[in-house]
Amino acid sequence: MNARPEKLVVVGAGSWGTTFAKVLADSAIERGVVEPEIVLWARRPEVAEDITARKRNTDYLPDIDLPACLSATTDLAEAVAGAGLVVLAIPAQEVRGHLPTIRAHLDPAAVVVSLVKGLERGTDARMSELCAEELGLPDERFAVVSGPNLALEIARQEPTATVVASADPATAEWIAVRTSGPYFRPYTNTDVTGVEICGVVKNVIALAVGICDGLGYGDNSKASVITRGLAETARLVESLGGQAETLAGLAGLGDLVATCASPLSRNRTAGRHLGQGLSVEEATARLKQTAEGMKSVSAVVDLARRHGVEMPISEAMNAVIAGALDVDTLAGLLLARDLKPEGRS
Ligand SMILES: NC(=O)c1ccc[n+]([C@@H]2O[C@H](COP(=O)([O-])OP(=O)(O)OC[C@H]3O[C@@H](n4cnc5c(N)ncnc54)[C@H](O)[C@@H]3O)[C@@H](O)[C@H]2O)c1
Ligand SMILES: O=P(O)(O)OC[C@H](O)CO
Repeated sequence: MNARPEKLVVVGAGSWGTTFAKVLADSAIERGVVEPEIVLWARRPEVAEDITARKRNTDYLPDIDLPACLSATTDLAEAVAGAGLVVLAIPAQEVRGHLPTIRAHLDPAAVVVSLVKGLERGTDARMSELCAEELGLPDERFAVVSGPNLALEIARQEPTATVVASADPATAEWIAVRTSGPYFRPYTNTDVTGVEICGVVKNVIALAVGICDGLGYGDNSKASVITRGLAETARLVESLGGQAETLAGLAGLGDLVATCASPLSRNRTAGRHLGQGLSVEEATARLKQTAEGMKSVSAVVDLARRHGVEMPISEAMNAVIAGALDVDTLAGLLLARDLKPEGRS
């Protein structure tokens, strides 16, 4: 096999992409790497200029100083060329459109990592499936990084753990070394499907918790939604061949709790706006950033239906986002379902 280059690239200079590039840079500095090459691809020239010239991303992470070794470009081909690690950090619906350029310039030994917590609408594809299909990437060169990872907290260097999942443990370990640092601790596993699905569905559940907030409901309601949300996530994970133990880990329960509890979560915030009576369009406009749950919920429900998996909270969220269900009738609908034993079934 070709040696894997040490240039590390993050595609997407939003809040998580920029923070993840900082994690890579701080890890390299901590490990004593001489002149680390860490590059961000930004869509907008002014964002690239801000990062390269001022070591700031004013639009997405105001007040955060970025490491001196970080640079940015708007040229995707130039960014990807010669990189050993290519990290995808753009919204799920935008990924497919960038893969041909990435494929044309991808080093034959490079690893691709997805930070994306969404499914592609229309195909219901996970990012691992998209990369396999559109990049011709073998499983051992793909990984997903997911966990309780609110970008701003990590950018502020607050201690955080995450999961690096790859079918090949050696690939996961290679990435773990390059992300491990003074405030970021990766754990590895091989359950790519489980980790991806947990990251996607928790955004849908966070919408529901946000709606509870917006309607003025307290912690009992929210804990009920979180717990039953985890149960329906588990059903989908297992039906797709993922592992039950992933649900209890950082990418499962960990991320669900962080997202549903945090005022920093865009998905929970979007739900809160809906609960307060804003329309989907108004809630989207208010956010200005990616709330993957709003975009991916139809694909989650479609995937679940195709696999015969019951996901009542996701179904209800899909109806709300489609404008077919009023938030005021949501609780009554969920509470009126047939009685059954507690558990995943
Ligand atoms: N922010 C977090 O705390 C966090 C944490 C973990 C995972 N994620 C996931 O990471 C992914 C990226 O989220 P983010 O928080 O960085 O989002 P963001 O909204 O902060 O930034 C999105 C980035 O994608 C770019 N973008 C938007 N449309 C694009 C297009 N058509 N082509 C190319 N680029 C485009 C934007 O310019 C921006 O740089 C999402 O899937 C999200 O769920 C986010
Ligand atoms: O801000 P959110 O709702 O997209 O959540 C961010 C992260 O996924 C939390 O791990």
